[in-house]
This record gives sequence, C-alpha cells and structure tokens, in this order.
Amino acid sequence: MDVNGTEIKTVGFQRFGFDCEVPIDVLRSLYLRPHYVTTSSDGLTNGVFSDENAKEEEQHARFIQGNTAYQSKSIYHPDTQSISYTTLSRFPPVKLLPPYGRKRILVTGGAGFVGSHLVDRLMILGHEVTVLDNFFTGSKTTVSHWIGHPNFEMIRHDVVEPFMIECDQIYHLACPASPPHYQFNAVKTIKTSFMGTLNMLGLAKRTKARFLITSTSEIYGDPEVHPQQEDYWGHVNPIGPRACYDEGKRVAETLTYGFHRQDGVDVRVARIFNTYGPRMNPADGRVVSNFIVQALRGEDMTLYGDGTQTRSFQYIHDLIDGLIALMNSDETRPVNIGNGDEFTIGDFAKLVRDIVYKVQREDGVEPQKVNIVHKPMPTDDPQKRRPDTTRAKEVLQWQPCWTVNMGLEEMVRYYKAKMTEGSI
Ligand SMILES: O=C(O)[C@H]1O[C@H](OP(=O)(O)OP(=O)(O)OC[C@H]2O[C@@H](n3ccc(=O)[nH]c3=O)[C@H](O)[C@@H]2O)[C@H](O)[C@@H](O)[C@@H]1O
Repeated sequence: MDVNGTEIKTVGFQRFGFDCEVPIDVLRSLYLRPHYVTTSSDGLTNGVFSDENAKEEEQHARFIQGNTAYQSKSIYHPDTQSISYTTLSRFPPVKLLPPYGRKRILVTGGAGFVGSHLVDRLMILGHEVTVLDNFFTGSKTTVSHWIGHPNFEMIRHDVVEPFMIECDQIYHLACPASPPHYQFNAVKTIKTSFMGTLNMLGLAKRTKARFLITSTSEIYGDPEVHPQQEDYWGHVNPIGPRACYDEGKRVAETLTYGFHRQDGVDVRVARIFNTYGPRMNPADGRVVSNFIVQALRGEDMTLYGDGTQTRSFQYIHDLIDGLIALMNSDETRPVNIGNGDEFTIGDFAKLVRDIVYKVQREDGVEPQKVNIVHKPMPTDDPQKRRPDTTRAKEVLQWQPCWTVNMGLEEMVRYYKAKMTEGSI
C-alpha cells in the first residue's frame, strides 16, 4: 500500500512528455529472487531444491506475483564450490519507441545501487542505455540481466579519465556514497567528484546532452536549519573526514553551474537524501543495510552514539521517479529528492527489528531475539536531517509514494533471498 493506502502496481508516471511508468512486478522480478540455485551431494541434483529452499521460492514467487520469467538461475555446486552461470532465456520486454522518442542515455555509476535501478527503468521504457562504471563500489551483477540486450552497453571506465560518446542525456551518478567507502580513499573520492564531473560536463557541452548530477543532502553538512531547503548554504567542516564527499559534491555543483552559465549546458541538480532499497551492498556500512542484515542474522544491531540523531529515509523507486521527472522537467535549480518522514536512529533501529521479526513470522520462522548495542558516534555525523521537498512538489509534482514500512519489508525480503542463495 502506498501512503494513501492504495496498492502499488506500477511505479513512475507520465510527466513533461516523458512516460516513466512501469509495472512493479517486472522490476521486482529483476531484483527480488535469488540468482543462484543450489545443488548438493546430499541427494539433491540440478535445480531441485531442498524443502527449505522450495518454501523460500514459493514465498518469493507469491511476493512478486509469480513474475519470475526474467531471472537467470545460475547453479551453485557446493561439493566443488563452483557456479555454472546461465544467461537469461528471455529479456524483460522493453517498450518499442519510435526513433524520435528513443533517447541515448549515459548513466555513470550505472552498476551501483541507485544507478542499477535507474538503468532497469530506462531500459524497460525502451531507451538506449550505456553504463559507465569502474566497479569500485558498483558490481556487474546489478545489471547483468541486461547484458546482451541490443539497447544496452556496459563499459568499465573511471570517470576521472575523459570519455567520448554520442548521447542525449547524461545521468552522472558515479561516486562512492557510503561513509566508510568514500572515506576509504578520500583523495580519490574528491578527485572523482571534481574531475569526474568536469569530464562529464565537458562531454555534455560537446554533445549538447542534458546533464543531471546526483548531489546529496551531505552538502548541507551538519545543518543549522531544519528541515533543509535548497536555499540553505550548509554547514560543512571542510577538513573533517566527511569533507572529501561533502566538499566534493559541493564543488561538483559549482562546476555544474559554471558550465551552465558560461557554456549554456542544460543542467539538472538532484540533492538526494538518505535512500535505501534492494541492491544496497550489505557490507557498505550504511544504517539500513547494517540493521537489516544484523537483525536477520540474529546479531546485535549497532547503534552509533545515543541514537538521537535523525534521518529521513526514502525508498529507491521514489528516488528514481524523482530523478527521471527532474531530468525531463525545465527546472535548472537544485531540487531536494527525499522523504520527509523523520526518525531518530534509535527509533529506526526498533522499527527495522520489528519488521524483520514480522517477515520472519510470516515465513513461519520464530525470530531470534536481537539486541541493540551502542557504538561510538562517527566524527562529524550530522545531528539531524530532513528534506524540505516543497520545490519538488511544485515544479515536478513529485512526492514519495512508498511508506517506510513497505520499503523496509521489501528490502528485508531481498536480503533474505540473498541469504538463501548464499551470496551474503
Ligand atoms: O544513505 C544515504 O543516502 C546517505 O548515506 C550517507 O549519509 P549518512 O546519513 O551518514 O548515512 P548512514 O551511514 O546510513 O548513517 C545514518 C545514521 O545512522 C547511524 N548508523 C549507521 C550505521 C550503523 O550501523 N549504525 C548507526 O547508528 C549513523 O551514525 C548516522 O547517524 C552518505 O554520506 C550520503 O551521501 C548518502 O546519501
């Protein structure tokens, strides 16, 4: 059910002459089911499941309403610890667009969490999609179901190096986004934001492609204004451990508007607030993935600090709706894309735990009791964060549809499926 209590059957909408509506079941069939099936020497052979696996399969089939046709099923052989990869027997149907409606779209960071969902949507809508990724935090497996499709191309490339292609739209997402990842190599992070954005803006200038950059709520730093409006200039520590990302994105925005004013590049700037959903790397250290995986494994949930800091969480499909609407609108000012439902992280931990228990009980498993333990607060961790999304409402007619309970439940099912196949 969406925020109004209506069942969600499709995501996206027709807006600004660009139709981005697709059935949710088709998307789910791409991310929700396990990719591997197991064979083992204890009496089970090719693709025949144990009772437990068969039950999981049935539950997932029910959840995605049996829409399983587009999932490759590679076979894991535990006795030899090997995988026989299979390819898709059929790609998901993509719209047949007339040549004037079909766009050549470049997605940098297209193998990452957000990028892969954007790619799924753009592909199903019938566009030609090129993914550029250096696979530092992205993974080929997130978009492997499109490999071989005539509308799809994947290129290993680091955006700090120039790249030439002909295209109509550029979604520039490439940059590590989770605090442990972007702090792992701070110099590389700021180089990616600065040089990567410079290169992609240069490409947009030459090709006259429309350019959208995914900026972040982090440009507001530890905000003194609450909720955060786009006009707020922020409160960022320029020399702290988060600066490589925060200041990197700030300079990326500065570059974007420099090219816009100086060279007339057609730009869009999305400031994304905390987003979660399937395909988030379970080891990337962010709060939603940490909490769900810990609770599913029956481990302690790690709450940093006293848990009074706040965040507002949006589900991935809402974000993709917002990005596509922004790209196709006329709005060149920055636009916050986020969900206004704000939680203290302490309350959020309890909510995640309750949802994990609920899903486990629905699946006939009595959950293991999970404790919440406190860990030190990371340096410069913002105390509060909530988007003011008035601008997105006014200029994009966009508002989040997914409740946090719905989104979390789906994400719990995703991680359960990954655990069943043994890939996490
Ligand atoms: O998820 C996102 O969208 C954002 O994640 C990070 O921003 P941050 O808000 O720090 O995200 P998390 O690392 O998920 O942390 C959220 C809060 O939960 C806390 N946390 C995190 C992990 C954990 O195990 N336990 C825990 O209490 C953190 O201290 C923080 O207060 C990135 O810096 C943003 O660019 C990105 O947009």
